[in-house]
Amino acid sequence: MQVIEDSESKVYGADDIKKDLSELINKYSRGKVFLLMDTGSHQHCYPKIKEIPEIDTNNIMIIEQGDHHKNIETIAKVWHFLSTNGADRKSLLINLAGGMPCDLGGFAAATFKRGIDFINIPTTLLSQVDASVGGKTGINFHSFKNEIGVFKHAVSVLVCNDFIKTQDQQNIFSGFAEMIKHALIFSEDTWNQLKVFDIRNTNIDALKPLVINSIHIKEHFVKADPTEQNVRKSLNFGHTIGHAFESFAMQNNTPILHGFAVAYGMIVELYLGHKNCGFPLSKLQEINRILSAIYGHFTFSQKDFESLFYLMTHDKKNEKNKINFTLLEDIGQIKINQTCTKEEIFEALEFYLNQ
Ligand SMILES: O=C(O)C(=O)C[C@@H](O)[C@H](O)[C@H](O)COP(=O)(O)O
Repeated sequence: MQVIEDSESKVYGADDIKKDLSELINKYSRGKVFLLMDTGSHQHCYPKIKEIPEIDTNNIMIIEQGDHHKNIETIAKVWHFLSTNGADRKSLLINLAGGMPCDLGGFAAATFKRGIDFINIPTTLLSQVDASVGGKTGINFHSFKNEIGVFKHAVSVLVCNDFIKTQDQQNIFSGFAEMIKHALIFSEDTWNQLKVFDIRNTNIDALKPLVINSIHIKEHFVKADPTEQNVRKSLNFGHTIGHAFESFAMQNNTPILHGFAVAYGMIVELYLGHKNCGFPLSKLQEINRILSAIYGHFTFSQKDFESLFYLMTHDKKNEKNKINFTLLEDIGQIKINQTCTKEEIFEALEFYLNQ
């Protein structure tokens, strides 16, 4: 395996997933080893690591798939499992999973007996480029995204390209949205490279160097500001609106994938960037065209503006009752801590509706 990043979590690219995982377990385990999966990763990814002698099958827990299970009930089940299966402070939890179980499993590990070590093996594109690295762990609460959580880094992250091949196209698109976000906040060059990549007709192996680059971009911001006091807020571009869309869809029992919500959120926030920070209109139109071709259009109407605004009032970046955005002046030129009025937000939502 090769080292991709050496920061708070050591991020490796797998050559031989079984061998590399055994090696990592031997390196990091100081006691019992537990494995957490969701029903999807259990079905599609577990067969690739099955029968590793370091993992006792009695210590395997499977949770339901989907962000609507990223809640207090599921985490209580994980704590209960660890507690009744003899986990102690030296135990190691392995999250073989996409974004939701990485966040939830990381939070379970961070809180169980005040913290045990965990390894993330991200099995989706989204979790490889985003959720598995950076130490944000948590669960949703009362429809608010990641309302409860802590920062705690995985001791290690093992990225394996083969897992992405088990994903359907919608999930690939979802992860690709976070890669687009990374490109837009990082540099014109990265965006120019990504915008010509045909994700609808792609060969997953061709994605590999872009995935590695995306992890480097994420870590660049995380290293500079691990607990999101300032520049890490850049990684939240698209999320103030995106999380509101995602929660709104979940409340209406029409859930959408996280990356889709972020893609829609980026369009609205680019408009806010255009109005408030001078983001060029021609670039906004180009990005809108590219994103809409991949992600389609989010369905809501003017009568939903108030509900969406209410959801934004719980964004974690907010201060003093002001909705806080990360906006762009241009590609790669970030403006953090941009507050926008309700009227400006409604105008941006109106702009989106008219697309
Ligand atoms: O790592 C970060 O920092 C991010 O903001 C990355 C986001 O893409 C990610 O979805 C994150 O979980 C959102 O965090 P939140 O703090 O807005 O809940």
